[in-house]
Amino acid sequence: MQRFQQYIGGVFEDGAASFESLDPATGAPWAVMPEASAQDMGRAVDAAWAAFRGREWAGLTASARGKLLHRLADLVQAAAPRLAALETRDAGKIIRETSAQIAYVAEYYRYYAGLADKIEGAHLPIDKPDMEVWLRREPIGVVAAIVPWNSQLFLSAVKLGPALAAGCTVVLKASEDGPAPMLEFARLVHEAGFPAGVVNILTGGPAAGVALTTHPKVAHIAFTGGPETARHVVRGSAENLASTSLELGGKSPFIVFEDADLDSAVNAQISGIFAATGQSCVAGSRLIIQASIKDAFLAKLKAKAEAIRIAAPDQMTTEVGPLCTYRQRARIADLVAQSLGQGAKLVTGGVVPDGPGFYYPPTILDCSGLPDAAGLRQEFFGPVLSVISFETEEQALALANDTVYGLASGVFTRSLTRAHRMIRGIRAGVVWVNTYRAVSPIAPFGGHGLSGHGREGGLAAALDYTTVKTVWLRTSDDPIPDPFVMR
Ligand SMILES: NC(=O)C1=CN([C@@H]2O[C@H](COP(=O)(O)OP(=O)(O)OC[C@H]3O[C@@H](n4cnc5c(N)ncnc54)[C@H](O)[C@@H]3O)[C@@H](O)[C@H]2O)C=CC1
Ligand SMILES: CN(C=O)/C=C(\CC(=O)O)C(=O)O
Repeated sequence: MQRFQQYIGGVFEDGAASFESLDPATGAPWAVMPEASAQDMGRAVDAAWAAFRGREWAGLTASARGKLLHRLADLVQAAAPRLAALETRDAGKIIRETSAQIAYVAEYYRYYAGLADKIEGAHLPIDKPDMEVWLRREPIGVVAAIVPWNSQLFLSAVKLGPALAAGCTVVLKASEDGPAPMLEFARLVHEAGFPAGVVNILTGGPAAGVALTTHPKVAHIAFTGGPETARHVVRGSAENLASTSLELGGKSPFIVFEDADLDSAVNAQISGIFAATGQSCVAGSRLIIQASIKDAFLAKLKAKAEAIRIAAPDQMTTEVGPLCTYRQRARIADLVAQSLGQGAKLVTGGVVPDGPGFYYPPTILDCSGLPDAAGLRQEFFGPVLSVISFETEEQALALANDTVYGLASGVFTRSLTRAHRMIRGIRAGVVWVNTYRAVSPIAPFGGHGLSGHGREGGLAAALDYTTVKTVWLRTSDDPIPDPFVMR
């Protein structure tokens, strides 16, 4: 079995303990991962803290940090096929997507490389004649970055890129499910020449996460995962009073009006819910469809869903692979059964296949007339689409916003005016119009409500990793007047 190591203070080492990682395509163990103990996490934070204050990193200009990030981007691009193969093997995500997504991850590092020396302070037109006052944007300190199993390289790039550009140091906890690509990525960080301790990469479960997020030297926690875990993270941050950015789940509405290009909308819906085997935070998992086109749309969707090639994730022709874990498949099967028990109708799928691996078929549940069915309320994080119909635009908007989440949304219509009304009305961090699941380092991403707070990607994300220092400089040579009065 292949063995992986954790990366602390510029050194690769075995963890305090280890665990076996399962290949989701077969269910069999294929690699041994280092499991970080609370003590390992403590050492990693200490290394990050020392690096944060050390001359080798703190003494670099912002442009020099940008050059290191550029080097990392080049290395990620060159290693993309190797990293993609590892992510596919360890997390089960299809190679067709990991190859494309990881090559694009390099663009996130490039974007933040370019941004490093554009994070500016400000000069204030202060209301006192003998003072110069300006703001310095300084790195916030040690960042705890925590990612879930899906798209670990992507979800860590949106944290590491801005954190390093801003001058922070990072301890990244990869998910205990599918950590191989992150541990391999540590070798690229090392090769790029980041000073020891600037980036530390470990893996482990909740205990490791708690040790990291409660550590007194952590200043900011950048978390992606489920809302329940986020609550633990926020409670943990009561210990160190670290700031948080939370990218959580979703139950994103995918709204199709009768005037839409239906074939295009069908394709977008397929990509919105069945790509990545539905393990996407932005999955368009609630199809909100105008009643007049429901039957025609569902007929097209069903035909396409049933034609999807379900096979081993390392084949380029595969369209839907296994789920990442057995646990995840069991959860999805339970939620489907619960929805059917509540009266939802099975349009297609819904049967756990025999055989090895954690496969689950593309599934469509018609939940029309059942607004409280599990299918419309709970995030499945798998290839299950729940459908509900509407008559009027007002109803479509009300259904779209009838959720505790607020991450992404899609609107399909040829009417420009209606598109604008929907854009204004939908409560979500992202609205895609006549497209779905498009991302870019230039475009901020994040949610409302139980989908979290803070934004990743874009210029503003880098500011989350900075703190403002206000500097007052007195320009008068006269002695300070009356010491008992505020200046
Ligand atoms: N908004 C976004 O950008 C994305 C959100 N997600 C969300 O992630 C979830 C699926 O991923 P899971 O791995 O099941 O999420 P999860 O919340 O169970 O785990 C996420 C990470 O948190 C760690 N963790 C667990 N307990 C912890 C604790 N007490 N303190 C600190 N860290 C802890 C885990 O080890 C893992 O690394 C879904 O809800 C999904 O919507 C996934 C991808 C993107
Ligand atoms: C988070 N995201 C966009 O910024 C979209 C993703 C990543 C993810 O869910 O892990 C996706 O659709 O795969």
